[in-house]
Amino acid sequence: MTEPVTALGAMSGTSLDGVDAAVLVTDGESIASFGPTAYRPYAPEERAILRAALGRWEGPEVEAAVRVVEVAHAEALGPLASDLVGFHGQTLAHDPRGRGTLQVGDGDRLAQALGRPVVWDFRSEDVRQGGEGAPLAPFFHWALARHVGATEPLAMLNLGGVGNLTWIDPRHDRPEAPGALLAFDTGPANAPVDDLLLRRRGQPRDEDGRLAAEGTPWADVLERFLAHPFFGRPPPKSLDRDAWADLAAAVEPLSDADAAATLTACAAVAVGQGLALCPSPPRRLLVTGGGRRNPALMAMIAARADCPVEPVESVGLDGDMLEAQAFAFLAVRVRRGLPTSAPGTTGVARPTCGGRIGRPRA
Ligand SMILES: Nc1ncnc2c1ncn2[C@@H]1O[C@H](COP(=O)(O)OP(=O)(O)OP(=O)(O)O)[C@@H](O)[C@H]1O
Ligand SMILES: CC(=O)N[C@H]1[C@@H]2OC[C@@H](O2)[C@@H](O)[C@@H]1O[C@H](C)C(=O)O
Repeated sequence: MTEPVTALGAMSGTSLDGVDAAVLVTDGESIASFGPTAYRPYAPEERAILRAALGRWEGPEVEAAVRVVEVAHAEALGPLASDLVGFHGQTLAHDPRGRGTLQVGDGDRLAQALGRPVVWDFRSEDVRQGGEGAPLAPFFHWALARHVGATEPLAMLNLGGVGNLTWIDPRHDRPEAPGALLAFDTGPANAPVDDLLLRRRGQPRDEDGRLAAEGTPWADVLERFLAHPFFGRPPPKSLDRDAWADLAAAVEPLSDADAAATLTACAAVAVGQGLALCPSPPRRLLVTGGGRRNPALMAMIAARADCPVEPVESVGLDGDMLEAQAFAFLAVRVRRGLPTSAPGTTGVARPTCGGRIGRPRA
């Protein structure tokens, strides 16, 4: 192992719930140890500002979102000591084959506020090189698989606002090695259900999947959902949070419970489609992200998988902080000039090192 450094990663995900922050001691290849974590939720009015900026590339809504993101990150990260910071920012819009990908705030300003180097803008270079710019956690998934001693192919599934799946062959000693990783977004995960609960009941989510468990998924909506061209595309592939805006209209006539059950089933069938794309059947499916706390969703996924489906806690990992740890890991890789994506993870032409480094002025 090269000399490890103490890196602090921060993720503000598509669920718009808050900022996750986590310390990781790593050389960017293997994991020496996991450090302290913090969570800074967005207040309802901050969440509304972020929501209003979704899908926008510029303008006053975006400027307001930038301020919210920078303030929340300075508060979340300030108390956690580190040698450097990996700052993902908040994705507002993602259209890699069109306008690009937009994560706000500004890492140079955050470096100034924190007095530490900040690695940021992780996705743009990958997009410039022809990649999807997402998902980026897969290189970290590879390191985790090796850290927990996996010896056979396995898969990791993140259930955030959007879902993403990584198939990992841990026998490869570099994540960019051809055949080590295949990764892609599966489809919408929690975002459509969160949006439904907010619209109909003023609640941020379907707590423990209780509403979905009371309802029945509507087969015709699922059928139309699966007819979306996204499912015909070969991996790697990625999604914008609101790529499935018409799902909301499709469940509008349904009862609250049936609508929640149907949207939850959409997330699960999308994962099922994803599992079928893996180069070989994974021995186990380790689930991270908030959706692993939703028993209705987990049961629907387990029904579509040919292997055990377990939260990452079953191998001693922290499913709330895994993405924040990923950006700590990637920050160290950027500082060392190591690749952060590869043809198998984003479809980029060749292994690519993304990210810029903001440094505090003396
Ligand atoms: N107890 C629970 N019951 C049901 N759903 C839950 C529960 N806890 C978390 N969730 C879901 O998980 C979501 C948050 O997940 P997470 O923090 O992994 O998303 P994110 O990181 O913002 O998204 P992404 O990975 O797409 O960027 C919530 O919005 C909610 O839908
Ligand atoms: C463009 C963007 O922000 N994508 C997110 C989103 O949330 C989940 C999924 O879609 C994944 O592609 C990605 O996040 C994780 C952290 C990633 O890059 O691996």
